[in-house]
Amino acid sequence: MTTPGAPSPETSAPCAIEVRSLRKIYKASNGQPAKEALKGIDISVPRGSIFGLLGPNGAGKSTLINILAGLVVKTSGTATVWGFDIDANPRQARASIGVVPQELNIDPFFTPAEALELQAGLYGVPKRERRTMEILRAMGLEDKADAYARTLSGGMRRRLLVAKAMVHNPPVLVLDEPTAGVDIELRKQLWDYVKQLHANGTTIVLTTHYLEEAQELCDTIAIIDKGEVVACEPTQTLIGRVTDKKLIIRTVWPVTPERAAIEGLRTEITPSGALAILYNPVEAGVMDILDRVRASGFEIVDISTEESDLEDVFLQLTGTQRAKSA
Ligand SMILES: Nc1ncnc2c1ncn2[C@@H]1O[C@H](COP(=O)(O)OP(=O)(O)OP(=O)(O)O)[C@@H](O)[C@H]1O
Repeated sequence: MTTPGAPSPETSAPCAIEVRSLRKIYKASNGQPAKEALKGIDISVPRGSIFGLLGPNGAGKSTLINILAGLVVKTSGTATVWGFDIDANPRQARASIGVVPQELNIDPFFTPAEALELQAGLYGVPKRERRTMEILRAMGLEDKADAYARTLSGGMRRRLLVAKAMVHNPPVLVLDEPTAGVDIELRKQLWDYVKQLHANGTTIVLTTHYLEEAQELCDTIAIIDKGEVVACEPTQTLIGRVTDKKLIIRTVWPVTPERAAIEGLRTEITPSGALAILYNPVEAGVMDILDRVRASGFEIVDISTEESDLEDVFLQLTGTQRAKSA
């Protein structure tokens, strides 16, 4: 595929997406109260990255994506896509982003080639600049170019959605839960295509329920919870937190929240009432931790350790359990 970047960047901003103090309040309607879906968030997506946007259901991910794509009107704050402000340069901003939606909403009566031509028309791509067959080939759909969409398998439909999002050659591609309900083989295939697009210069923003997937693919991860960014770090840094181990200490007396607060230690109380201590084995030794626990007046009965993973970080930051990939 050709290198993306249809519109020239208006500024020399190094970010593919830059969001500052972005707020969205959905007005009350149909008896539902008003909802503040985004509470003034800041996010910078570096150009050329594969950026993971994670968060529990209802965190505000789709709201953010829809604001960037020009489908939802923000309440306040600023957002730029590829250097184009969504208020000052809405057309260029929209032309700079392609969104692969969550739902498999494909018109069953169009062939993939027709669907791409139609989409290109919607984006005002001149006929001589259209790359319908090139995109279908890249998505492994060349031999289905003239088949009715209703005859396509689920995986093929998913790839057709990616193809549709690419017709205007946007430098930024957003994939909203692209592998939800997709089997492992198709998921792998889809990621191969995404990696290929990335290698050709497209910045990828991905929301996924599968933390392992985000961990493997993304170089930076933002975690959104209840309309706020609770973490935005290079994946390796986030995984640095993940390498934390957990020391579970059973004590003679019940652990109360007041007693669990031990200076210099990250502590929590487990559901069974034990004292859990998160520690990085590179930075802290178990013996030192145990000394501190004893010095705080605990009488230790039993000790065990647990490995943490991204799941734990997510749980720690959002209080929500996530689906693990198969
Ligand atoms: N059109 C709307 N009107 C009112 N409230 C809305 C609307 N769209 C979303 N919301 C609410 O805003 C909050 C954020 O929703 P959003 O769809 O952005 O979350 P999400 O992180 O994409 O969730 P999911 O992972 O389930 O797709 C939710 O509480 C949701 O109910």
